[in-house]
Amino acid sequence: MPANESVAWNDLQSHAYYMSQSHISTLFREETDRFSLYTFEQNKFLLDLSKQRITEETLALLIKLAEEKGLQQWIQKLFDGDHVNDSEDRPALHTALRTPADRILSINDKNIIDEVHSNLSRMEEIVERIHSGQWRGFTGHSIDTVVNIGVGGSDLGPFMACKALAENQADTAKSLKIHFVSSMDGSQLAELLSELNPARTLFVISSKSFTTIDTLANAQTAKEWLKKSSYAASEETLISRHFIGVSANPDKVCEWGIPKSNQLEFWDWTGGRYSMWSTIGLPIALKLGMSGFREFLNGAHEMDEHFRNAAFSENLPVLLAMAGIWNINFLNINAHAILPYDGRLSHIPAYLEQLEMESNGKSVDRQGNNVDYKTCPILWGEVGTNAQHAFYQLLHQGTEAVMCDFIVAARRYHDTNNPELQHQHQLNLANCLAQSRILALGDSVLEGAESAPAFKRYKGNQPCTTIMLDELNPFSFGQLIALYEHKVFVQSVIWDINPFDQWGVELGKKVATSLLDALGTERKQPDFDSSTNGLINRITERGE
Ligand SMILES: O=P(O)(O)OC[C@H]1O[C@H](O)[C@H](O)[C@@H](O)[C@@H]1O
Repeated sequence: MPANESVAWNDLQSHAYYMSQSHISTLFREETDRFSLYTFEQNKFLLDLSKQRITEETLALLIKLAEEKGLQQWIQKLFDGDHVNDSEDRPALHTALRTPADRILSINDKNIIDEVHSNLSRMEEIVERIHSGQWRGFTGHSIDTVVNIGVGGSDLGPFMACKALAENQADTAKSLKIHFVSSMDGSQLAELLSELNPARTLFVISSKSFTTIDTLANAQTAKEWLKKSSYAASEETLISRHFIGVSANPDKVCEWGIPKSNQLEFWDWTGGRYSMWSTIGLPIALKLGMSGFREFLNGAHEMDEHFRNAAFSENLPVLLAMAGIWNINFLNINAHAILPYDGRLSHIPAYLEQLEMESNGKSVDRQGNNVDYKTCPILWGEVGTNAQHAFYQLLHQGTEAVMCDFIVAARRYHDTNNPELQHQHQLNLANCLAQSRILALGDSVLEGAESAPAFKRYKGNQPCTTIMLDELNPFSFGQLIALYEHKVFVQSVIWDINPFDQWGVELGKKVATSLLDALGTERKQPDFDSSTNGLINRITERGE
């Protein structure tokens, strides 16, 4: 039965008809204790939904829809390792990557939790060898720079986490520089190589498939750069001293030339965009040290246990997901802004763009039918205080309804004796609260606003969520990302789509390969559409 043919869905549609006339400012006038009614907490992690266009009836109907869709059973399937990724016939067990060692999860008669932890130990060995200076380059000098080469799920997560948790850097990592290279055009690598010392640089080639052309092209450029700057050393020495391969496809890594001794593995039951908890997280472990990385895993595991066991009425991922379903499928809001009020979280929008849009950007349900209801919205974002001077004009006075996630840490710089920074944090908090207040309540917050000219009016009624951490640290960051992962899964269950595959990214790769020939030296007369042919001819003319 299509997702939008159910009793609860119909009830929500009639409720939406009634609610579509309401304004959040009216809801606050009618329910003065909205904050206590619509705020939910889990271990110092606060989710405030009171600035959403919801009432208790809305939440009750949304929870009924989740129950009707068998959400609890689907959660069980996810954690038990059922093949929830049906188009690739695989489990999706990112939760296993952060499960404590004393647990058991049997997959094909093997306890994969043992494997997860032996892998973490292997990663720990490498982290310690690099931190202690035992990992030496071809000149015998210790490594002082690590460059992670990867794209998508093999880049966005580790990149985001290393930025978010830079202040939690391990003492043993203080002298280690960590860089990330992902873009296929070589621009990031070219710029970086010009300032790196080949003798002290270690490349981590991160790729689940180890077939991604972006990553292999960057890896090849890095290898040639090393060979040119170390004519004495053999290729074998160079690779064994300056390359680590992280992949779920060890044969391909060997084929590229990286020996098993320099490989870290993970499994095909880990989705790329869910993989930073695995050995793909090596850069994070190098930044935080293994104890920091384990704290990160523990935070996510804590959210896993909450998601698995808490009643839907107080289950943070379920409530966040269903508030989204309400906005998207019943209030017809298809734009979602991610607004971290913390410069450390500057990369979380890019990460969530992949997590959400590559997971739920689907229009075919699990039965293979085209859906006739909305799924994943357009998601984008920026550090909130910067975005205030960029696209907030549209959020406040544009014609688009946009749901907004404000993400902020209540405490910061409290352990620094720096009153200026502490003041800047207060400024940041004040702006975070002010912006969500106006976006939701409009200029009803202002005396006499109604007499202002139209171009100075603020209509508000933009649904806002505030996620407040006590502090940003490896544990709370693990909680935060796991919250969004599970939110995405819940929405996929309501929409009856598979969130763990990404067939939509394949055709572009194929067409690009065939176009490469047309651009290459042996170029044949392009035989594509007239626009593509024309552009190829222009490129080749310019190239001559
Ligand atoms: O880790 P890799 O196999 O290199 O894949 C890197 C990325 O590329 C693919 O095309 C998908 O879009 C992503 O889901 C994936 O994370």
